Amino acid sequence: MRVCVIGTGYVGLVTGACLAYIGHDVICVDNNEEKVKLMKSGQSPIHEPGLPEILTESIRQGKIEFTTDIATGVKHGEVLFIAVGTPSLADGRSDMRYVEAVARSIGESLTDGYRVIVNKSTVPIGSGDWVRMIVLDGMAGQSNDQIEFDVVSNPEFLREGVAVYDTFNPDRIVVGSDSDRALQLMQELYTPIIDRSFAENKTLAPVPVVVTDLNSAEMIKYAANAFLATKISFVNEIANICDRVGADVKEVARGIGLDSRIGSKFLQAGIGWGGSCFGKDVSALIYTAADYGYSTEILKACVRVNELQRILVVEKLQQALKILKGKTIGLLGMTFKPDTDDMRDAPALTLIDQLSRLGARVKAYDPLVSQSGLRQGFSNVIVETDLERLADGCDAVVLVTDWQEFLAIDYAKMLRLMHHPVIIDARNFLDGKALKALGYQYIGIGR
Ligand SMILES: NC(=O)C1=CN([C@@H]2O[C@H](COP(=O)(O)OP(=O)(O)OC[C@H]3O[C@@H](n4cnc5c(N)ncnc54)[C@H](O)[C@@H]3O)[C@@H](O)[C@H]2O)C=CC1
Ligand SMILES: O=C(O)[C@H]1O[C@H](OP(=O)(O)OP(=O)(O)OC[C@H]2O[C@@H](n3ccc(=O)[nH]c3=O)[C@H](O)[C@@H]2O)[C@H](O)[C@@H](O)[C@@H]1O
Repeated sequence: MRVCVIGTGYVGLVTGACLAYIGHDVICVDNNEEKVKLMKSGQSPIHEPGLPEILTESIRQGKIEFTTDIATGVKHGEVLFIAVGTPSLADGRSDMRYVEAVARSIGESLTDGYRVIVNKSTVPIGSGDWVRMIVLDGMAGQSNDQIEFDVVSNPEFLREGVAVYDTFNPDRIVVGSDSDRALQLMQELYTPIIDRSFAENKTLAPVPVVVTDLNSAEMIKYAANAFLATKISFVNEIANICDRVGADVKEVARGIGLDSRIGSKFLQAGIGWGGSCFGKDVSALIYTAADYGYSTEILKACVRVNELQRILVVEKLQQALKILKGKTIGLLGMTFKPDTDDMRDAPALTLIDQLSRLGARVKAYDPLVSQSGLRQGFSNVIVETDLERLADGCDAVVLVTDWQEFLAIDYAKMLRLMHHPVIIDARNFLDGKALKALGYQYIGIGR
């Protein structure tokens, strides 16, 4: 099928590349010329494992093209994906200006024939109908009754760092629409994924497709992210009680996670959730509910617990070192999670702010950020290029991101370079016993 994806960020580019890889003819549109130039040369502007390979292969097969011209993409696609950002405004609402601009341009560019306009961006409930209105607005002046379209909600559930895997192996596909014609095309589009032709395990049952109305599809996306964020805040609250009563939250998570009603995923206590979506989506849902006069007590607590969890790490440093003014703190990891270059709402940024406000000198090392052009872009932190430079003279080291390679650090050597032997494991990721045996004062979260 002919597909156009508008917005080539973490979602748009992965979606476009994966759809091309499974055989569709894809044009990706972005208004960032630099990005388009890079992608045309076969390079990915984001770090996502597996993406360069499928991108290269899809380009080689002539299945994917890139342009800044939305009209070219709209003319080409039977299915038009909107995958631009919907960041938070200062009050917590979603900033819909990018979706609006794209919907209007789609309206202006539509040519004869039938199109399915798919909202893949995470958008407030009711946006499907609003997008339809903006597209019609964009079409104003065109008196062409050969143009037909439907708007569909097809929220995305991929995780950064495993986005390609998630796209080929989704837990479910959600499609919201009241048009059988649109649903039929969506089913056709996703058939190779639904029937697991590209899955890691091809013997699994077909991917469940949840066909529903527009509003429910949009709500499913918010409810999923809100639930996952709440699950993490819940386990962090349990960790804080564990800290006080002398229990180990890792043991507790293991014990409750084996209950199939609870499940073991998203029970890793630590510095709290970050990233571009949990914070903005929970805020947007709180805001939507408030619009309807409903106060979301659980969701507000979920956000508050997460804010406190980041500060807890600073408090643990204060307990260990007392005065932080003049002390040197080294951060292991900067990105909001491993295997991504994404720094949006990364807990490390809160630590850098808080620690520098308290007069500490902050250094950081991150496997991706330290080696890329990104390292120049930060204030109040020295981004070191290797671990030895990071450890040198540190009064404490904080593990902020659970990068696999941090398990293989020579911690004995690191200790010799440090000024004080304090290590805060803000992800409960390291072997505390082994570190204590080396002479570290090891401090985890809730253990
Ligand atoms: N990042 C993630 O893991 C996930 C994100 N989402 C949702 O997907 C949406 C996109 O998120 P990301 O991919 O992270 O955003 P992003 O910020 O990485 O990418 C957005 C892209 O859209 C482009 N863009 C903006 N305005 C444009 C326009 N008028 N025409 C063409 N291109 C334009 C930007 O240049 C950028 O490349 C958001 O609504 C987000 O909530 C959903 C699931 C996962
Ligand atoms: O809407 C989105 O953008 C996406 O948001 C999350 O994906 P993502 O933010 O990429 O990453 P996660 O793996 O969910 O991690 C989010 C944050 O929670 C933290 N986390 C995760 C799991 C856990 O047990 N504990 C914990 O603190 C991570 O370190 C990270 O900071 C969801 O998992 C995706 O399904 C969703 O599509």
